[in-house]
Amino acid sequence: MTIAVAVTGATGRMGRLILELIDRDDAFTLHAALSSADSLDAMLGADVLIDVTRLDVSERAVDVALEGGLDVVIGTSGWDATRIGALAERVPADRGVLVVPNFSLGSVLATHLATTAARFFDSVEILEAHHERKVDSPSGTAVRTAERIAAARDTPLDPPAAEQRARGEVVDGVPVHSLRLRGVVAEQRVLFGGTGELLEIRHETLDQSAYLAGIRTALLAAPDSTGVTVGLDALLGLDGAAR
Ligand SMILES: NC(=O)C1=CN([C@@H]2O[C@H](COP(=O)(O)OP(=O)(O)OC[C@H]3O[C@@H](n4cnc5c(N)ncnc54)[C@H](OP(=O)(O)O)[C@@H]3O)[C@@H](O)[C@H]2O)C=CC1
Ligand SMILES: O=C(O)C1=N[C@H](C(=O)O)C[C@H](O)C1
Repeated sequence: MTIAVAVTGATGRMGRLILELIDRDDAFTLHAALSSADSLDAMLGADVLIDVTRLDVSERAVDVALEGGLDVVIGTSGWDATRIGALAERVPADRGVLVVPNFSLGSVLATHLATTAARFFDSVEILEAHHERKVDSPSGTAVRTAERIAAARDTPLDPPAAEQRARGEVVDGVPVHSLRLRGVVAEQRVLFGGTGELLEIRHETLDQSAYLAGIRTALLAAPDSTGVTVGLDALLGLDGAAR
């Protein structure tokens, strides 16, 4: 039994990568490859929608998919905790949505390690850098990392004082600094300041091929999933995945 996949954002960088994966992997067949020129209804009849577009399109595509009885993998960034909470309310009981801020194994592990370190340091900032064509900032990975750091702590982090005007965007008390530079693919540094020491957890994506294994894992898991699952942590057997 193959999984019939619809791809929204199929003409983009991630979409093309996903089409290549589907083309060469016997586990999947392509049901529809959608760009901005297509009706979202073209996804209907697929088993799974994988969405790699931009947030406003993603929200509409997910609604069409759930109303049409598809399971969903969301790769698009911008699905923060508030949006995910609202999404959880409208997922039918027999359907599943995997929200994957980052498909790369190294990034999943880096965020997991940052979550482990979070309760030991009261000073933490995130620096993320991406290619100059990325439309959003801060990155979805950085937002999710900040949210998980905050959730892992017993006490809230102190946000920067109002007169500090260049401290990035503060997400759940964590300042997030974004760079958009030609030549970069994706990089994230989580910096923890302690007494007489600094801890840095750094991950760099060198090539989009880093996303392939995670995309495959998510597509295979989607038909058996129910409710909303955030990140690949649980699928990789990482402890504390629910936080
Ligand atoms: N989870 C992860 O590991 C990763 C997530 N991402 C995220 O995936 C998303 C896509 O990234 P990327 O592929 O680099 O982006 P691109 O800009 O290369 O592609 C965007 C895609 O969205 C489509 N699109 C844009 N507007 C619309 C619309 N109004 N209706 C339907 N489709 C539309 C485009 O179609 P058209 O060509 O017709 O304009 C295109 O196919 C981003 O949110 C990015 O942050 C990226 C890398 C990894
Ligand atoms: O747009 C990108 O390129 C990426 N987007 C995702 C994000 O916003 O975190 C994942 C990865 O960092 C690449």
